[in-house]
Amino acid sequence: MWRRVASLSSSISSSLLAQTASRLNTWESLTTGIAQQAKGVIAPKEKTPFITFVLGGPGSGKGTQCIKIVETFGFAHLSAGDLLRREIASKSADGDMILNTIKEGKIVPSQVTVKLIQKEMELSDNHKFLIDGFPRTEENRVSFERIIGVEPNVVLFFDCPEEEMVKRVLNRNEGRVDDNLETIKKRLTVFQALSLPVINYYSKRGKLYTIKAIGTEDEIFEQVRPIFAAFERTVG
Ligand SMILES: Nc1ncnc2c1ncn2[C@@H]1O[C@H](COP(=O)(O)OP(=O)(O)OP(=O)(O)O)[C@@H](O)[C@H]1O
Ligand SMILES: O=c1ccn([C@@H]2O[C@H](COP(=O)(O)O)[C@@H](O)[C@H]2O)c(=O)[nH]1
Ligand SMILES: [Mg+2]
Repeated sequence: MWRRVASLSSSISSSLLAQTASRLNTWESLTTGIAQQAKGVIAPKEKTPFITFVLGGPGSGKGTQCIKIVETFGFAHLSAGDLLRREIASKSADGDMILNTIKEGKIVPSQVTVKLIQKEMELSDNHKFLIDGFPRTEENRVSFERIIGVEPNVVLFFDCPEEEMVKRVLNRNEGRVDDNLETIKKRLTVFQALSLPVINYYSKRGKLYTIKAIGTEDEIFEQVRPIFAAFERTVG
């Protein structure tokens, strides 16, 4: 759990401090950790967040596999696309801009998306996060690292042939405004031009796990399972 703790006197015992911090239903941002120490704020002992970025083209099966990862390994699933669609549905100030961007298959400004992700992370009791469909651009990636202040532990890339992705998206039937051939073509172009560089970046950082995203959902999950199984003992 991430909680921001209020400034408290160092004379308070650590157990009272932990109780008090626990009652304060606010979060501790990783980004402010060093600043808090400098201001004399004492953070409670919390689990270190474990962050997985889940990347891949439109219809590559990210959301489908995230459900299985959640069921098997107990992660919190934060789909950037779902968070943006929720903003549209709630008629937030950015709703119209987000809707138009999604219809065009373009990328919503980083600041908007990162803030939504940050809020969900703050509200979560979990310390293991699957961030699905983000970062989609190098600018997204840099913005996340700057605002949240951490890098992912693992980056999954669902590598799927374009023909299969198009077929899946056109059969999805969830009423999404971007599930039509015209927008899918644009999304594929954006994926090639803007998202692949992010994938290459994490490959160079040794964090990338590429999954061959063809076959049945269960077959694909059998490639995913050992990745998280290997981390399970250290992550909890
Ligand atoms: N292995 C698979 N074989 C066939 N269909 C699949 C497979 N995995 C997922 N699907 C189906 O393909 C569609 C797209 O999957 P999903 O929504 O998980 O993709 P996604 O990567 O999250 O896409 P998007 O980026 O557009 O959100 C869904 O209808 C899903 O049920
Ligand atoms: O980080 C993000 C994630 C998504 N978008 C926009 O939303 C759609 C749909 O996203 P899915 O992950 O496929 O549900 C995507 O095409 C983008 O237009 C975004 O801008 N930034
Ligand atoms: Mg999805």
